[in-house]
Amino acid sequence: MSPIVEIENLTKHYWRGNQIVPVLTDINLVIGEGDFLALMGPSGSGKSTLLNLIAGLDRPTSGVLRVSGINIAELPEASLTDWRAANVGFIFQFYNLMPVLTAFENVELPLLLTGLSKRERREHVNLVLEMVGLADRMDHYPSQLSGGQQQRVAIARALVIDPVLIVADEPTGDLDRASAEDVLELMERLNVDLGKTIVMVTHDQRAAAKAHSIRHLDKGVLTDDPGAVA
Ligand SMILES: Nc1ncnc2c1ncn2[C@@H]1O[C@H](COP(=O)(O)OP(=O)(O)OP(=O)(O)O)[C@@H](O)[C@H]1O
Repeated sequence: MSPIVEIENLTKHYWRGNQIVPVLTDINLVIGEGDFLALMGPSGSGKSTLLNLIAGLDRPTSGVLRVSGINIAELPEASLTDWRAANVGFIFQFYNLMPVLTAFENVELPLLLTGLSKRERREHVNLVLEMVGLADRMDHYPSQLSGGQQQRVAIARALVIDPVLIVADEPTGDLDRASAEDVLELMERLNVDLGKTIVMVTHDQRAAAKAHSIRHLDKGVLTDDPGAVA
């Protein structure tokens, strides 16, 4: 499995007043192409911080962070923004859909930055909305959809750019059990059927059980997980 994400001796700290607050310490991690990794750990252990770094939403304080061979920590701001838009699909706990746009328009949004024609965009959006089982809801606004359906729109939006990497932060955190199962099955299909590499932060053991591997963070230190699933 060739590596998609390579992290070497990564640290992250914040300043609180004139005090340094260490959040991640000496992280070393390789995520292979087609892997599905769950990041777990107590609240405040640094899971979202690590996910945001991998997704290029933030920068490490030190260390190497390569995605597809590019040291994204060293990209200038504008290049990092472009890189992120072209390579990373995001799934958040609270969906982050635009309320004034329909499901179709929300999914089309990332494609507006590409050179695709309107017809090509429509084909792409139709395809992914069909894949997430919402072809008949594309004209609905988020407020007209259930939480599970909104999350599936968000997954379609993540998928529509054909990302190198999908990052998910508590994707089932706001869902009831049945909707959470639907969303997890869908993520499993993205991984198994489409070969998408997924990194997911979760507190949910059932969500983590869908992953190929589980790593734990404890006070900013990545620990080997003896209970990792195969
Ligand atoms: N911008 C920031 N400035 C200062 N401290 C921050 C900042 N962002 C995060 N932190 C701190 O970093 C630590 C890790 O936060 P992070 O959100 O990564 O934890 P987490 O493991 O995802 O927690 P949770 O499970 O509660 O979401 C916390 O102590 C948090 O207060």
